Amino acid sequence: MSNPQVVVHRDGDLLAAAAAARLVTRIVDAQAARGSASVVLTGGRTGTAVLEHLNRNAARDAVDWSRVDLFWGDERFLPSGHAERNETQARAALLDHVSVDPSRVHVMEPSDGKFGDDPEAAAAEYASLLASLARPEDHGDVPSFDVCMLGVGEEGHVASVFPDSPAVHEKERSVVAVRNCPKPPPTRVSLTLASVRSAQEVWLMTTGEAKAAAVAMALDGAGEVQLPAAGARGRRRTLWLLDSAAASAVPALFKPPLA
Ligand SMILES: O=C(O)[C@H](O)[C@@H](O)[C@H](O)[C@H](O)COP(=O)(O)O
Repeated sequence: MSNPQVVVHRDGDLLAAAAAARLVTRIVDAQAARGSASVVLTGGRTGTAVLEHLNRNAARDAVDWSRVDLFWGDERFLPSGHAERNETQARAALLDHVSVDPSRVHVMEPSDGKFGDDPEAAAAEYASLLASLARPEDHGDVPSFDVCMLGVGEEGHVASVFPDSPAVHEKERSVVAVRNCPKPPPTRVSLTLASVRSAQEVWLMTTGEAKAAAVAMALDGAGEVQLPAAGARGRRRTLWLLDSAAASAVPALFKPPLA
């Protein structure tokens, strides 16, 4: 697992724009190397802002959107099209504006989908999908995503993996149902941290003073059970993309040298 790197931007809007530009380049490089790219999207304000900026980025169509596999790190277990679903917000922000291949947009089932109001079944199906897409070189039952983007909660959650929750203790399954989630809505479907760690690169993206303590603790050696973001590491790269406010308590070790 890679050690965290920290990149700080002046404010949240610049962070989202810079992360969007970074994502274009990462996808273009993956497609040049192997003909396709796989990206895990995140819900939340920052994750959605990144997609909005990407849609406005002049280099947006340097990406062949028909050869991108899109996944979600988590999804709110709500009816299809519900405004609070991460899928709904990602489609409005970007996916409805680019030529994605619908068969490569891997949605977590909604609560009015083929499993009805059964988030465990929806989670199991997504785990099966991931296993079906994993290649031998991925060394497991989850694809080695090129990028897994994550937002970070004030108490250090990522995706829908919350401190000291069943999800953070999950050792077998790659995708789990989350009930009584502290962040509404209460029922969700989420990758586990082990699935996040299958990614080549993990990008933790957050803004604002309210996140500064969680960011600092995650970078300062907190354990993943109490601070799930601390366990979000990529195989090759772990990037914390922060605005100045969220970075205000980052340990000195992670601050850039004064050249
Ligand atoms: O479905 C969700 O709610 C997200 O996946 C969640 O993990 C989010 O990314 C964080 O709570 C940060 O959200 P903000 O970026 O809005 O602070």
